[in-house]
Amino acid sequence: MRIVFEKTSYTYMENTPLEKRALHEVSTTFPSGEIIAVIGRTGSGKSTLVQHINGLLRPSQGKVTIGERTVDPKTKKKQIQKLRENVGMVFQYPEHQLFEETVEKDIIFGPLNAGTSEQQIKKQVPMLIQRVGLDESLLHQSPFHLSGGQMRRAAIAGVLAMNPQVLILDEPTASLDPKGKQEIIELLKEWHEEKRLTIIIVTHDMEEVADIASRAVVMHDGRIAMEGHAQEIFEQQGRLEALGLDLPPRLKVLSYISVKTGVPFSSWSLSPEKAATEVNASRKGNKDV
Ligand SMILES: Nc1ncnc2c1ncn2[C@@H]1O[C@H](COP(=O)(O)OP(=O)(O)OP(=O)(O)O)[C@@H](O)[C@H]1O
Repeated sequence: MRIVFEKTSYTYMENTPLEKRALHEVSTTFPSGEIIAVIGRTGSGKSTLVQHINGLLRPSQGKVTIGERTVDPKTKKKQIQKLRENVGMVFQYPEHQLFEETVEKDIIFGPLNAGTSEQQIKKQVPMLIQRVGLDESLLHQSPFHLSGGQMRRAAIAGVLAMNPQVLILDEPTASLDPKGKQEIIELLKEWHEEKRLTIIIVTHDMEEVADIASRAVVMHDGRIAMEGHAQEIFEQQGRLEALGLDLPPRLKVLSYISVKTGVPFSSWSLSPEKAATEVNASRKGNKDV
């Protein structure tokens, strides 16, 4: 599903002394079927931007089109409910979206609500919890007795149960250990490969961007400061740094070697394996590295 923002502005607490404009006439397109990373410093408007895609926020001005559906300042609740059947969101704090008595009930809540039979959706639960890496023994526990990482996995399972065409994840790997991070990234990559859905990830983790995203959008002060293929964004190290961001460590190493040797990298490689090959190639070109 393609997502188009057209002059989308959003103001929190409009017409109050605490009014805060968080988006300024944002216009951009997220192509269908891509994995898009939304990056930027804290407070730059990332969460505000993505919350428009599932109608959690409606623009104060302008509009957002998600596939065939449009969200504008006048969009009704009923239309937003319909939109959410296709657009799943995993929140920054997963405890905000878990509310049932048991993990299983939480996972099946969305599809049940959308009209799927309990029998049908329950058949999917073992596959879902296996995919997100949760133990089956947790299914009948309260979601509030889970660890932070387990809660996030349960929240992801509940959203995947809806089989959404657009999946939004706000900081999906924050507070996970390195192995947990890698597992979530691999799950998302595999799900994307199978379903070809559009995935939007808000993240501070530049390694994660390099690992998974095909496109990146850099937010700054409620506006889009940079956008394009992730590789093109990483090629502009100076601009990223001016926006308070940095290259992922492995690309910083490549950048350093490139400057030291004067050997340009014909194209920047985002996978560690390719990066290692490029470092080796540059070492052959210059024995001083
Ligand atoms: N509920 C709210 N009420 C008032 N202002 C808000 C609210 N939520 C966010 N803001 C403000 O809107 C701006 C954008 O916030 P937003 O949460 O979208 O940023 P972000 O880039 O996602 O930040 P972070 O990386 O810290 O999560 C910030 O200045 C923030 O203080």
